[in-house]
Amino acid sequence: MAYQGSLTSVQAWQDLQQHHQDIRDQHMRDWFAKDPQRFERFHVEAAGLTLDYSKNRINQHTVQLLLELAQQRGLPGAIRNLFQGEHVNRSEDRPALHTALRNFSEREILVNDVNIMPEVRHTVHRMEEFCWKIRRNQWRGYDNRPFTDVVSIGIGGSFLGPKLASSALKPYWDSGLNIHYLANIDGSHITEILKRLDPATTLFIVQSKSFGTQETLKNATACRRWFLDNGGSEQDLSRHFTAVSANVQKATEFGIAEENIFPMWDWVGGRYSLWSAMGLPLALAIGIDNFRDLLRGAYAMDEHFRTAPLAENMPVIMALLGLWYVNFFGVNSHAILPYDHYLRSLPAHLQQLDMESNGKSITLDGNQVDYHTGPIIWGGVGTNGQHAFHQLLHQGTHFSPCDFIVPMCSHNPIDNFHAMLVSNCLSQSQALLQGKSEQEAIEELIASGMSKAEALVLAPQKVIPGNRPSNTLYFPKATPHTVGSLIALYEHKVAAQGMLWGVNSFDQWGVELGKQLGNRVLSALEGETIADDIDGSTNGLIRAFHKMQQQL
Ligand SMILES: O=P(O)(O)OC[C@H]1O[C@](O)(CO)[C@@H](O)[C@@H]1O
Repeated sequence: MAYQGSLTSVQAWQDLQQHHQDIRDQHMRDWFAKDPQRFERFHVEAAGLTLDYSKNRINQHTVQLLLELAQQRGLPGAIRNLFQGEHVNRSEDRPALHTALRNFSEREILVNDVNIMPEVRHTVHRMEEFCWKIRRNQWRGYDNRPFTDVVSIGIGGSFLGPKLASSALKPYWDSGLNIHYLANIDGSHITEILKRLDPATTLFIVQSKSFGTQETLKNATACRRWFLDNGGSEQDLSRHFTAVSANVQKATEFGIAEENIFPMWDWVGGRYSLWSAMGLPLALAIGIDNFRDLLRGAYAMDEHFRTAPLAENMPVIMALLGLWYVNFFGVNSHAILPYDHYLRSLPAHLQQLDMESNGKSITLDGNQVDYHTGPIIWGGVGTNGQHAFHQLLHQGTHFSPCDFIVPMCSHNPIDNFHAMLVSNCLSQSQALLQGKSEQEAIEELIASGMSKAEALVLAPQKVIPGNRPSNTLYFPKATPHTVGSLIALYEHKVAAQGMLWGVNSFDQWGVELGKQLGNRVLSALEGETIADDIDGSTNGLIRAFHKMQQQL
């Protein structure tokens, strides 16, 4: 049974504390020197991906203890509960069944005793029809020209996943449609998008599970105004505006024709939206067959996570390694480093996935945790990051475990670009592992012509501690299938960590508070008077807004 008792009272936790004392001063460089089989020992394959986790501060005993921790925390049962549709999102009394959206098996999935699979499949079928009509120019704009542009209006999970997959799969865009993502409530963003578009050839998809999100509704309203002010008529709206939402009533009240609304369900969390009809902008760009391949990749990872023994289970291994650093090394961040231009949006998506899921400090039993939970997720595309923040990774006082993510083949194999890109990726993780000793620095300086005395002074600046952990995730190419399995891998890693930490990875009450306070501050910004119920700092900033607005 999962989630029973405190994590820190589990026997394996105590054993890991002792084990951490035993190995924390050992250097991975020595382990590699002694054990040429380390890569063989510490790598795992699943769903078209390979994870090399040999460059971690672990030995076989560490792995054994981490696996014991997983067993003692009831991880296998918690994974079963997730897939079986238990109400794992307890604070909202819901299951988290994004896996149903990519369930290619014959298994029924029940919500309130009803099999949801027919509705899921029917929705994909509707998406297929819709994509066919738009991509084959059967459904056109109001002056009968084919659509050239699609504007997806949505934020958070209704934006980040579809945006990531769209840029990750750019080589598969074959419809000639331009896809734009409008998320932020910022007059500059909407202006920059709309100024390039022709209303007669633009299709809008309003993506909001709740149809109540301030940014999305404001942007959607502004897009509708722009459409009407620039040649479109009220009668044309239904040709140009579609929606994906669980709130059909609000979407129809907004003016979207009911037949143009694709469903979303409360058993799909916002950050898992990509797999639902929220993936429509992506499907329009790459076609439904490629979209189905993306789902199949995710399904392959689901099946792996659901059935593989813990010791060979890629998401579980990644979850345990993350926990090892957060809870025993006191690490509070984790870097995501894709070495692929097309995967440049991955860090932003994983920030939401991980930090909105496991940025929690109360357990499912309602107790304050006495250990740390989700780390700060950050990162950026290689090699750009090497010329920016990697310095801190190598020599800073903090250490941040890194995930290097790299396709071994490029969609654009020009010259030796890809070998250079991959060599940078591999040598960065190598440098993090081995570092540079003072002796090596001295010898290097002397070899460059420096005197011994000078070398002794300069060498300490050049010492790189090394022993900094990283994973390398690789695959042949960023195809719909591998991108699907990659995203699902992280979803399951995060879920497994939440299960181990005993938190609810599927709610986000902190975000809700920001939304509530945002409304109060907005009325103060738009009003004349100072609000007594707002703190002094915020009031000072509100006064500054009023003053500067008047000066313009
Ligand atoms: O799809 P909606 O309801 O507009 O919500 C957008 C996003 O807001 C959140 O609730 C909070 O950021 C996310 O979980 C969700 O993806």
